[in-house]
Amino acid sequence: MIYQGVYRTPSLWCRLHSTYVRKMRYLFELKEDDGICRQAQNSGTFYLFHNLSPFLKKVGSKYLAPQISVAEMKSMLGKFRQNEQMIEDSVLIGCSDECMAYFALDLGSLEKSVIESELRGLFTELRKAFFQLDGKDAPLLSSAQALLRWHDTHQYCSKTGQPTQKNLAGSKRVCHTNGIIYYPQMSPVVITLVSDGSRCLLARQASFPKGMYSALAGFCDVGETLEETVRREVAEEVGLEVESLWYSASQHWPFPNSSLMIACHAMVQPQQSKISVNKLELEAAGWFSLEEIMEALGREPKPLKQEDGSFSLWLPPKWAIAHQLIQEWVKLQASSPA
Ligand SMILES: NC(=O)C1=CN([C@@H]2O[C@H](COP(=O)(O)OP(=O)(O)OC[C@H]3O[C@@H](n4cnc5c(N)ncnc54)[C@H](O)[C@@H]3O)[C@@H](O)[C@H]2O)C=CC1
Ligand SMILES: [Mg+2]
Repeated sequence: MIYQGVYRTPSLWCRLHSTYVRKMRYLFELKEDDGICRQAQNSGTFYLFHNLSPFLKKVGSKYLAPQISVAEMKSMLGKFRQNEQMIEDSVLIGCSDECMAYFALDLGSLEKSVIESELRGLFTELRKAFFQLDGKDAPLLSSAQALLRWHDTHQYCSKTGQPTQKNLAGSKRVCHTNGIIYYPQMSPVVITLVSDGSRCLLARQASFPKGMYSALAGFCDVGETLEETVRREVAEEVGLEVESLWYSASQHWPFPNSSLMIACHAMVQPQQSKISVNKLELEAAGWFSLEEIMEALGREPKPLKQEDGSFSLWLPPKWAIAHQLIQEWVKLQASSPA
């Protein structure tokens, strides 16, 4: 449903609804109407990227993501003798409570060092900065990078081979030869913390940092329900049969591409808890007691070498949804009768 007429002026709109509702309806309008989105681009702010690395400023141990005004954008594009039209290559990624739109723009075609000195910051690999970003910036930059990457890899229609065009907000791409509309994709991934009632099962891939273990994870196959993916991945990766499972939470995970992590807890029978690790997928997997987990939660999330050369167990940082699953399991253990 497109809101015509009275809603044409976002400021009036912004007085008619509760904050969250009016923000969602305003963003919907920008995605549906290029004219309104163009107006928003002329009063919005921009998060800059350079070949998918966001522009950040380091303040102490934190990274901040500066929002560039449209005036600064236009003056900078002027210095590069770039047409202001380049602003239209941006994608909509959100808006403020006052309905000021946020856009992300990748300036990969311009000289990185010149922009960095002009704006006094650095284009930094998102994976490196991710855990030092503050609250609202991490999810914003995560979805911005995923959206910019999607546009960059969907320039052509996979049916006709013709170039596709993005709408101004960047919420879709269209092949005007045959009218196919492409929408940005996320790959659903289940991440499961398996328990046998008194222990939890953690695993590691060879690519994980030394000593780090996490919950089991796996992409959904086409046509699978989430429950089927949980059961299949646990059987595939550690050879166990899930008895019961329940949903916990979800998280957008931009690495290496755009995944939607769907976190679940799963139970297996204590008498059927002998792990058989699928070495094609995992380097190791094991059962960990509440004491071992509590001790690991008390440690810094980084490799800790022991005298014998082995590495102590450490767990994903608190921003990773695997950490949330582990904390929930600890709470459950603490609250359930011995
Ligand atoms: N946020 C977190 O706490 C964690 C996130 N992850 C993420 O979850 C994702 C899945 O974990 P894995 O154990 O590697 O998955 P997985 O157990 O499904 O193994 C990867 C397999 O999935 C296939 N695959 C790759 N991309 C795919 C896609 N888009 N759709 C369907 N299949 C695909 C690959 O060919 C590979 O064989 C990874 O991207 C990883 O970064 C993994 C663990 C913790
Ligand atoms: Mg896996």
